[in-house]
Amino acid sequence: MGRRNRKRNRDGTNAAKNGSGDGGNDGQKRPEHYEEILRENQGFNLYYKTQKVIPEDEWDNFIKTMATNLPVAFRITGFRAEADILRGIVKDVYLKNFAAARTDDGNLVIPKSLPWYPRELAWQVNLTRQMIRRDEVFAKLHHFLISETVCGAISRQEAVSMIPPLVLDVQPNHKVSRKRNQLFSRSRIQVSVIDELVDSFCSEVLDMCAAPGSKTTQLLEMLYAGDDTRMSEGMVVANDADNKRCYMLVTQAKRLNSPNLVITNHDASVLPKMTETGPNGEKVALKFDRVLCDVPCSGDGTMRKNVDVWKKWNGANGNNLHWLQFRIARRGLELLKPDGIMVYSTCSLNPIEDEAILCRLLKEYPDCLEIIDVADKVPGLRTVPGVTTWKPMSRDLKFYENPEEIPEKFSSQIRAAMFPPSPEEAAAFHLDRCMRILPHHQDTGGFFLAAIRKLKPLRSVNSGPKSGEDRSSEEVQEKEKPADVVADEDDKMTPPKKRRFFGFREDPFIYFNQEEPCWKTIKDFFGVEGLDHRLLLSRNREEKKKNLYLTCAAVKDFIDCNQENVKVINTGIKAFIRCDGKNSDCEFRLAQEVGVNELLRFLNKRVVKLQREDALAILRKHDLEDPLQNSALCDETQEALKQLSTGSVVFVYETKMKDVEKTVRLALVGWKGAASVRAYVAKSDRVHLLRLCGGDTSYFENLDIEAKFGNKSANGDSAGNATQEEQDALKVAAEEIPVAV
Ligand SMILES: C[S@@+](CC[C@H](N)C(=O)[O-])C[C@H]1O[C@@H](n2cnc3c(N)ncnc32)[C@H](O)[C@@H]1O
Repeated sequence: MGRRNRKRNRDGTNAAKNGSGDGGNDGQKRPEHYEEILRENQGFNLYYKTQKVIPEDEWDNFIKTMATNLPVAFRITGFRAEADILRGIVKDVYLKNFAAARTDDGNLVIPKSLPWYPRELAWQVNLTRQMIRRDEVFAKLHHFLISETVCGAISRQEAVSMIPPLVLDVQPNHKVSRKRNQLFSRSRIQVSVIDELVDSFCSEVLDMCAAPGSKTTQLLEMLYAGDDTRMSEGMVVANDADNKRCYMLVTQAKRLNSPNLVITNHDASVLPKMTETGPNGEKVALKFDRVLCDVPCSGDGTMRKNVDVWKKWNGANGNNLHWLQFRIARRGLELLKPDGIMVYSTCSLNPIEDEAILCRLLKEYPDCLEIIDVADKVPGLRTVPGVTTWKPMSRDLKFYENPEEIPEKFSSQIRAAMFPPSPEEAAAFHLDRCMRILPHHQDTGGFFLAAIRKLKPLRSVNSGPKSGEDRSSEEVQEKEKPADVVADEDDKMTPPKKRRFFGFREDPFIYFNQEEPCWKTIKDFFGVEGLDHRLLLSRNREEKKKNLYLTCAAVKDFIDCNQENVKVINTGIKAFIRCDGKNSDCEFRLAQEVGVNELLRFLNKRVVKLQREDALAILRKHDLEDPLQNSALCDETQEALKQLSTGSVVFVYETKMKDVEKTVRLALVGWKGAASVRAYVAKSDRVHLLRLCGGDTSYFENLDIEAKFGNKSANGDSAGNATQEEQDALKVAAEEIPVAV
């Protein structure tokens, strides 16, 4: 999909140079001397001792912890009913057998669930990444984590990285107060299912600097709020300036199976003006209910994992990023709805990248913004409050008390706006509501975050009302003029509307306007009811559609309104795959990798209920060349299959699992042949489903472990015929591409 022209990868940004804060080495090999890098930097010590962001009596503990490797942390992805089962497996199978195991330092290995993360879904084990990769004792856990990460059931994510989405408090229904018919005309879709859905689920969230996307997945999960029995109508727009890193987002998105995600590729500080369909079918400015502003930063909170930051750290890094961070945050606030919340976060402990940005925003937009206290969203998390004083430092390790002291040669690097607020300002700004997480408090990385509520449309003290009227230009735009012709204060940095996009050239996103001929066949074959065909899109203009993708109505409206001026990289879950040449009445089959769970609720035909033994038998039969004969299945299943013509089917196994209150429904896409059946599931999904059914996964695990520790698997392929997508995901999972912070 999409014509990839790597040579033309010019997206007009210098994102990579800006420091992604997550190590930013984009999957390149770590330096050979990675382990030998000296974990010491005198400039760092001087800087942070002076800033006093670490309580003086804790310094020794802090610096000692910073020099140690980071423990392993992971999160069970939360909106699937399966999460509860997987949590049980994590606890009872994979984290139980460490009773006598010890770390390199001789400490006992103790897994613990993160107390501030809901439902015991996030875990930290005091094994380092190095130990878990090296030692066969831990290989089982390692391979479990990798295979579940590949299929999207687990997210390898630093503990501190899980915090911003929690405090952003994304709800499925921020827009519930809007009138039902307004939402109708907005999505321009008026069928019964959408009618019901948009009424109760509609929130729009922007993730400004999203790659590789672990926080994006959390935001998407929160749109469902634990209810996976219906399609969420919310939308997350996940953006990143780095074109290559946007494709890491695509990989993440595929694993999450969400029709609610759009991936865009822009410099977030000049994100274009976006529109949506208003109550009367007109275009209005799109403003978001929630914005996550997880900016590129110097990343000195990640030194326990990205050891090379020790070497690269210098006093100028933070100063150089301040202006970009400020502009990204300001654009985020411009795109936020009044009363909406934006979380600003960095994995840097540096006040110049942290409190100084918030001060600058609060100074520029007095009365429009408020830092809010969000400690109650993460009960049990230990944080220290934001600081109110700090001293900018130049590269040559000199500190400055006020802007007048800055020598000419550093005047472009250290700006007046980087200095701390006056005591009066500090009190009014509530910087104490900012949260800093210190590594030695909970054996984590370092992190900073603050939640800002937008009280009213932004009006800068620097521009002021132009003609004396007491209204912001943002209000003028929203009330009086069509959004697409006005450049107002909020949008003053918006580049011209007509855009020439660089980077990979994506195929277009073409929604079905009318009932396409292929849709009629699909509808009849699968007995589809209640799914509006206008939510389906294809990526080719030809009459003969290839794969069909499904999005929610909010995403459709976003694409319809913005495809011309926003560079969209990806959206939609693969729902139906063309399978010409197969002996079937329908030229499309269902797609397991993303669509089946979303689609199942609409299907009235081709769904075959399985007994556990049948489910296990089908899943174990991993060799597609040698399908399972129908005769191996129970009589009831054989009878159900007899009623069906050859072609795509969904096998469903419903069960009540131990410790899980509700019935869990596991679905796998398959093919019904003349006398046999097969499952069309990727290896990672197969292992995941086997695990959930309580089946034996050792065959697949042994393949991985043997490959890892020397004995190549039978086919010499440790990924066990992994698809390209699986291999990409595997890289993220195995942290060849660094895990997000
Ligand atoms: C700290 S990382 C984000 C991690 C991400 N939120 C997650 O949880 O996986 C910062 C990201 O900002 C991106 N970036 C750098 N400059 C940017 C800009 N001007 N606009 C948007 N994104 C930018 C980098 O490519 C990088 O992916």
